[in-house]
Amino acid sequence: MSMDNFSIIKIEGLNYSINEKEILKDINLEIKKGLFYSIVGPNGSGKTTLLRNISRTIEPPKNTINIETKDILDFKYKDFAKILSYVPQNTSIDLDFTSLDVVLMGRHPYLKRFESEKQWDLAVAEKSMKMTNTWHLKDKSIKTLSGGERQRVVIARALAQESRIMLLDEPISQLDIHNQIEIMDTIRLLNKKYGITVISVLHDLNIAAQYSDYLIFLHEGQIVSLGEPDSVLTEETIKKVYNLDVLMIKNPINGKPHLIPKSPRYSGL
Ligand SMILES: Nc1ncnc2c1ncn2[C@@H]1O[C@H](COP(=O)(O)OP(=O)(O)OP(=O)(O)O)[C@@H](O)[C@H]1O
Repeated sequence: MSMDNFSIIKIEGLNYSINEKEILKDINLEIKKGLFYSIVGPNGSGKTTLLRNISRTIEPPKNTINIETKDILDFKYKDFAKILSYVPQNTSIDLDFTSLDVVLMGRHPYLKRFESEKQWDLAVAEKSMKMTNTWHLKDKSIKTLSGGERQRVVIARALAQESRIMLLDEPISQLDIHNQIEIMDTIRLLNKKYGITVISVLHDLNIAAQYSDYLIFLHEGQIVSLGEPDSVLTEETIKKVYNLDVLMIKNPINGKPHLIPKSPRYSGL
């Protein structure tokens, strides 16, 4: 195994129930360092619950999720935030913070109690905002931003954490197609240029196929398929998991798999 892609996260036998309902069933997963993973699957299949377990937003059972061979429950809160950042779904920030204030929150793991940000923290925030094309928004109230702008600011906050793993939950679900591509391009750049390991929940299978090294296909709380997009996105799997007939073609630009639904109405039949 090369040093470049050793496994950075290891999940073994993760089960997770809420009110005695099994949401995740025996999840086993190795995430390799520096790669881009997308978690896909139907509504209610457990994608968010898996991401919330990995991000420690909810507490996984002991000894089921390791990062760099250490149980994630054994990290101190601030140390964990230096390793892993999490961009939750539809972040709404109602307080009257400027965008820069919001991004500076990403520096909290590096500050001592009652300490305020130093020049270095401001420099990191500025760099993060420039990378996500939000620096021009720094003095604007987060409340007044459009969905796409706010999403980029929230990603900048995660970047300011300078973590080597970034989790994102449906980062493009509310964006127009231009912003979808811009955000996905940004995440991909962070992944490829800076080596940040990315795990993102995505609903759009075609987008997931274009950007991801690996897809993790969840269905009813279990991983039904995991691998490169070509091997995971098959007409059979889509039929089984989504109960939808699709035609798989190759994207003419890059040869990645691209699916077209075959419902009679969609096909104009
Ligand atoms: N706090 C909770 N209380 C009760 N049930 C929950 C809770 N959180 C999740 N669930 C249930 O767990 C299942 C999986 O939810 P989860 O949000 O992980 O799915 P998902 O794949 O992210 O769905 P979506 O694509 O709709 O966002 C669903 O049936 C959901 O109703």
